[in-house]
Amino acid sequence: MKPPKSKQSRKQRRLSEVQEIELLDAWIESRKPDSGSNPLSLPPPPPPPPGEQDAASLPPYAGSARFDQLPISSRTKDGLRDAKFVKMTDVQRASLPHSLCGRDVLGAAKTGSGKTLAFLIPVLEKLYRERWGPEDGVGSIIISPTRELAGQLFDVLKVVGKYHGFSAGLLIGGRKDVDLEKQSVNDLNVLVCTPGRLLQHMDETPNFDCSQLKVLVLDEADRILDVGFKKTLNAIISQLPKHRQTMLFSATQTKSVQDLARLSLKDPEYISVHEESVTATPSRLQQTAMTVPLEQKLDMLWSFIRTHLKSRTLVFLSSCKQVKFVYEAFKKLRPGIPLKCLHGRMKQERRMGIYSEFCEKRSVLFSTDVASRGLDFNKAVDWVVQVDCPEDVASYIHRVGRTARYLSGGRSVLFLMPSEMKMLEKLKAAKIPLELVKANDKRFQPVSGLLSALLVKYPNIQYLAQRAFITYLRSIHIQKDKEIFDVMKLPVDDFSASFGLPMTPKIRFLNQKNKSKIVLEESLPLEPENAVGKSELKVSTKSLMVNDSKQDEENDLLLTDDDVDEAQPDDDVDEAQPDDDVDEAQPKVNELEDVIPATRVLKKKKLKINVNRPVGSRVVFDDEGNTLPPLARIAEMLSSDGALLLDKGKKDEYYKRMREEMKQVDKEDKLLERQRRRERRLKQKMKLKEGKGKDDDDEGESELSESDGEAMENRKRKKSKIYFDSDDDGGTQKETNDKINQKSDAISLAEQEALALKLLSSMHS
Ligand SMILES: Nc1ncnc2c1ncn2[C@@H]1O[C@H](COP(=O)(O)OP(=O)(O)OP(=O)(O)O)[C@@H](O)[C@H]1O
Repeated sequence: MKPPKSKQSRKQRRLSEVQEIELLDAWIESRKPDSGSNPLSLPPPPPPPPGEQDAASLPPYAGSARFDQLPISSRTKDGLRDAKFVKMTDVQRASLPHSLCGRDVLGAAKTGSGKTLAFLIPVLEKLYRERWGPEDGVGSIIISPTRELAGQLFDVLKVVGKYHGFSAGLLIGGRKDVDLEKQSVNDLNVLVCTPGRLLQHMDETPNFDCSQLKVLVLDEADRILDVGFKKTLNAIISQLPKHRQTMLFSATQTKSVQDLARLSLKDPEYISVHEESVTATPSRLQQTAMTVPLEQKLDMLWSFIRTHLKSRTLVFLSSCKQVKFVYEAFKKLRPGIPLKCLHGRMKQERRMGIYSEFCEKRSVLFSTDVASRGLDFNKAVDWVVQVDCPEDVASYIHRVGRTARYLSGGRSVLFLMPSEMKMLEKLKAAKIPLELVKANDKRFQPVSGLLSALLVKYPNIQYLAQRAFITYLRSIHIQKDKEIFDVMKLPVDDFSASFGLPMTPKIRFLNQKNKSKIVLEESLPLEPENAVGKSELKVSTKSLMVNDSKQDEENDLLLTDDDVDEAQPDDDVDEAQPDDDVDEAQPKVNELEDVIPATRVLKKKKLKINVNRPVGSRVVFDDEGNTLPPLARIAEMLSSDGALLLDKGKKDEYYKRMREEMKQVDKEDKLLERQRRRERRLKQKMKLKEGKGKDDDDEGESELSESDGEAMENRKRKKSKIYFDSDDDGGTQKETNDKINQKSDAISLAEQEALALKLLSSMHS
């Protein structure tokens, strides 16, 4: 968006601009398509007459197939040409004739079909024809649900708008330069932003003014209108002028009248170019699904990665913690291809860095749904693997839409647990052509054994595994569609074992009063059989693979030999997998309160938080005083040629022994505690008694000045002397006897006997 260089050329350009704008205005106005018409069904317009042109001689623009046939400025045309955008895609052909004449648009088209240009071109053209300048302030706002997508939109805007003189800004969260942004935001003409950051400016930036706004765009509109952004969006909309053009685009569009009313759309054009299409997803996308039991998901994923070392693969998991664990664990196991991860908890710079690295290099990217919408990844994703089931059909469409973009092809695979098979029906009902395929047993490479050993060696990764385990269950629990997602049907123990965890973290529904709000607490139970609801949650997982699908060698994920290469670690693996992310794996002290404590500090904290929590978590220390996972010792015992191995039989035996030992220690602890309590009671009684004696008789000072222990000892001695009252004792004894005799004046013999009996019986109770 560079302005022309010299003053002379600027003036000339301004003059020709004025003429161009007049012509464009007249052309747009005189050749408007009918409201509600579908430009795609119109024949292509004839070429414009050569030479001097006036609006009356120009052809209708609805039905145009190329950008240069549209009533758009030469600046935009130049930008498009430079970027090699010549022919329009269907959604561009259908929507641009309407949006260029200022109509509100509600556009739905498949993923990767070119919606971005369908709204960026009208944004640029509107401001251009309004002769918008820096002093006019904010003229257009484009809102995107994620930072990466906003960044990508901004990049496309820079490309196609490079010959315009507008100033544009990217306003997204996670950037530290918010104060700098505040100083310049009022000078920007086009804002590309995430909802949160925009509202922050509306709230905090002095004199932030968008009262002159001309165009508002919501990309991934259904997501932005979703409950998650509801309050923010309402607050934003309330500060925008009602008189504006509004455009909403998504691959899965909202049909809610309520949502549209919030945006005060005026007679919007509904553009749904693929409504009549046989499929809701790109036709070049080959989609498959596989039945994968929960406890085999990681094995299957590992097998997939190992057999697709030459592919660029995007893997979707349900939570940041899942992503962190799988990424860290697989990275240590070195599958032979660079691994990356992307999730919302990462620092923004890192997120952007990962996004561009993945665009550049062949690798596997583990991600949450933060990468599911809009991202273009240079059209180079070969595979989309959905390890965890998407929450609904829309989410599925957006995830698989990261591949097979524009004219390129792509493949996807969805892992479905037996309990999630209903999702397959839903997807098929939504015109998604999915083929259920079977994994090739020969290519199956279980990874849980390796993970067990890895977790023994790296406590950080064990910690991540515990967190991932719990978070996954929580994510299933909070899903709305209970027909598909039922946490009670999950084989939790097997799932935990598949992560390589030595024991199933405990899952407890703590908040009994308010059952609708469930809090999960985790800890490594002392006795696995104590795990709450273990038997309830367990389901048979014997039938691992469906057999009813026709096996197509072409589509068999783990079978295609051309995808399979030698599983040797890449030279660039290390370079592409910097260890700087490992820090993220380090449990932070304040994050640990609901995980099994590995340190004494935490143990103390545990007692403080929940006294009813099972006690006795075993902490093993190495020679340097570092905590080790309980299995470390047997793993070391079994180590041969440096590798840590865990034998299942030994492991079970070890746990059995540990349980017995702990039971024994528990017994001894209880006995000790009982004795301690008894002594305390005794002491209190004696003190009481002594106090009474002192009141009655000022003597006995020596006894009162003794320490508690000594006093008790003396009391015992005195008791026996009361009964035996021997003259044969030595001087000291005599002295004591004298004292007792004096005391006995104050306490009768019967009283003394009663007291002694009481003390004795309390000692033996
Ligand atoms: N007219 C065009 N000619 C050539 N390539 C195009 C054209 N329009 C868009 N593209 C390319 O197609 C790809 C997908 O476009 P875009 O990102 O706009 O898709 P989308 O419909 O917004 O997808 P999603 O629904 O996933 O957000 C991009 O790489 C873009 O450069």
